[in-house]
Amino acid sequence: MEVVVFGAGSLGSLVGAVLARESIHDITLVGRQPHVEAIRETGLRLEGELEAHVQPRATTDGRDLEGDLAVVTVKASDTAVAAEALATGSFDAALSLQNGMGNEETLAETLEATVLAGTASYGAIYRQPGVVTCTGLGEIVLGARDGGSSALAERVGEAFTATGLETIVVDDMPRRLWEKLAVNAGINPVTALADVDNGAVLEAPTAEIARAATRETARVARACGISLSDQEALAAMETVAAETAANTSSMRQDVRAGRRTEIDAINGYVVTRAAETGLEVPTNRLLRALVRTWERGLGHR
Ligand SMILES: NC(=O)C1=CN([C@@H]2O[C@H](COP(=O)(O)OP(=O)(O)OC[C@H]3O[C@@H](n4cnc5c(N)ncnc54)[C@H](OP(=O)(O)O)[C@@H]3O)[C@@H](O)[C@H]2O)C=CC1
Ligand SMILES: CC(C)(CO)C(=O)C(=O)O
Repeated sequence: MEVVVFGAGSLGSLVGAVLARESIHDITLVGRQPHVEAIRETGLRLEGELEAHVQPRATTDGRDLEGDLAVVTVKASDTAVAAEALATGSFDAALSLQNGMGNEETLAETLEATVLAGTASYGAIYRQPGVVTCTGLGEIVLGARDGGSSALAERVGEAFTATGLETIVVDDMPRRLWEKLAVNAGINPVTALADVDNGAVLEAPTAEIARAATRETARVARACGISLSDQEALAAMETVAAETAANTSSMRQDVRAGRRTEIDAINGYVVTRAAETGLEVPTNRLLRALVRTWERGLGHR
């Protein structure tokens, strides 16, 4: 497959590096300098729980690219810009592996390509130009964004699996996205605000806050017609927190680096959908307010 990975930061570089192994596929990474220059000069090195040293194409210009698939791995707030750039090129499919909700809709509004939905539970951290670390093995879950079967999703799943990227193709992506949202709504803002590893949300006093945010998300999911019980959502959140106990969540990474977070696509999305369905979600509202307030001070630090 000809694959463009749009957003060669932590996750995009990991996915791009694994897909480029064995030279089965033709991979182009779209990213920023100085990472792009380092990949061109010395290749892309993946370290940690997965290892690779590969030489994919790399560019800072995401316009006028072509391929079978565009994998989108920018932060949620950059999805619209990524979609505009990708729309100048030509692809059969686009696949979001981002956290938060609304990314697939943003891509579908702009792109002619079929938009697939996906989640990633690999852990990745960008270390330095040309180097990314895999901090946790996981899997890619992908499928048709409205659910059901998709021959295109099967083809992408086979292409990913051929390189060793653990991938499952499912027919219930809407539910999977809500479950991942419930996980992120509990873990991400709590670990970012308290500046703790993911495992801390399993213990008092943060456990109570994370559980409340996750439970509220499950309730909103059900109001939106998704079958996700409180118990299922809590089990998913606590399993991820236990499996990634020593990890720094992506929102905590953003806060530590002084960057904007994905709060609007995660807890903000829960608050918006709750308002539409007449539900109260006080914990998600509080977490969104605290992270937004922190973001407002960004330019002044
Ligand atoms: N890291 C992880 O372990 C995981 C991440 N995710 C999700 O994946 C998504 C990406 O996360 P992550 O990889 O951590 O984020 P990063 O910020 O590390 O990576 C995104 C990269 O895309 C670049 N970028 C954004 N817009 C453009 C553009 N127009 N042209 C070129 N490059 C661009 C960014 O540059 P710049 O910063 O300069 O804008 C950045 O280098 C998020 O939704 C996250 O929640 C999901 C599971 C695990
Ligand atoms: C699953 C989890 C919480 C892993 O850290 C994640 O997706 C993130 O950090 O954004």
